[in-house]
Amino acid sequence: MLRIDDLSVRYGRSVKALRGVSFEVPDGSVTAVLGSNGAGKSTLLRAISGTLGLHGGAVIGGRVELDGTRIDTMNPAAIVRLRLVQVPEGRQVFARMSVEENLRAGALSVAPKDRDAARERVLSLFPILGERSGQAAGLLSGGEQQMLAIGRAMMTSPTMLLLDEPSLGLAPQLVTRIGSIVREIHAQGTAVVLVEQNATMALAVADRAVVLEVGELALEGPADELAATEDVQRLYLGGHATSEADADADEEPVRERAARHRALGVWRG
Ligand SMILES: Nc1ncnc2c1ncn2[C@@H]1O[C@H](COP(=O)(O)OP(=O)(O)OP(=O)(O)O)[C@@H](O)[C@H]1O
Repeated sequence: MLRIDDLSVRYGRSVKALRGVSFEVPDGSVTAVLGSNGAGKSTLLRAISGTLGLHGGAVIGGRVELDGTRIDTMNPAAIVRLRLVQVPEGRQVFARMSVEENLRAGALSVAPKDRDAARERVLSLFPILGERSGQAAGLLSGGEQQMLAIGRAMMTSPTMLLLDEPSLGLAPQLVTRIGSIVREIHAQGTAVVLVEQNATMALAVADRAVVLEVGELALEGPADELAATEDVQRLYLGGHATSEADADADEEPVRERAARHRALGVWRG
């Protein structure tokens, strides 16, 4: 269980990016984090993964706990050893290294005897990475690079994975694929915190969701309940509170949304 308790974060002297944020991520759940640009979503993930300092930020109040252990005072490597791993925004693969070398780099903190099994698990999740193992990572497509970034993080067999905008800039079909991958990762027993601009995908795969607004927690609850609220519909799903009648009516955003949810196999409308 991950517990965010009254967390406040600042960059430099002036920018207060998070203010008094509290919520919990239960073991084995998928929690979506929604919010507009600049709401503090990436900051939240950095505070959890211990990487705030790399960006000139610091926790100035509250705490983050993983299974009762305070982690906001730990360095990123110690947090990875607790099997909590972040995939940062922007598919940060090692472009000149091969796919195989990228995966091996992800396993540096893994005991050598466990590396082959981790690699097999990752390749069964992403068969394309096996097919491209000798290719330079920088020559992969955007979607493949995102899979490599997630695959590299999965080499540590994390119990909790933090994903920052994995669908950013990807074609709709690939966004659907990323949604399925999150489900598969979850089904294998890894909890996921999913930051997404694509609220439709995120709410479709998540069981819980939080909404950040200008650094504060605005909403929290079961993903399907949040998806049905007027505010989330209007601000993040491009429509209004849905019903069968809406889906049948001439409401393009609602119809598109229904189609995307169906594609993910989770339409609840
Ligand atoms: N390295 C940094 N130095 C200074 N300010 C920062 C830094 N990173 C983020 N901020 C500021 O902190 C606030 C929260 O930014 P953050 O990137 O966490 O938001 P976000 O919700 O992830 O936005 P986006 O969806 O655009 O990535 C913003 O005001 C942003 O300008």
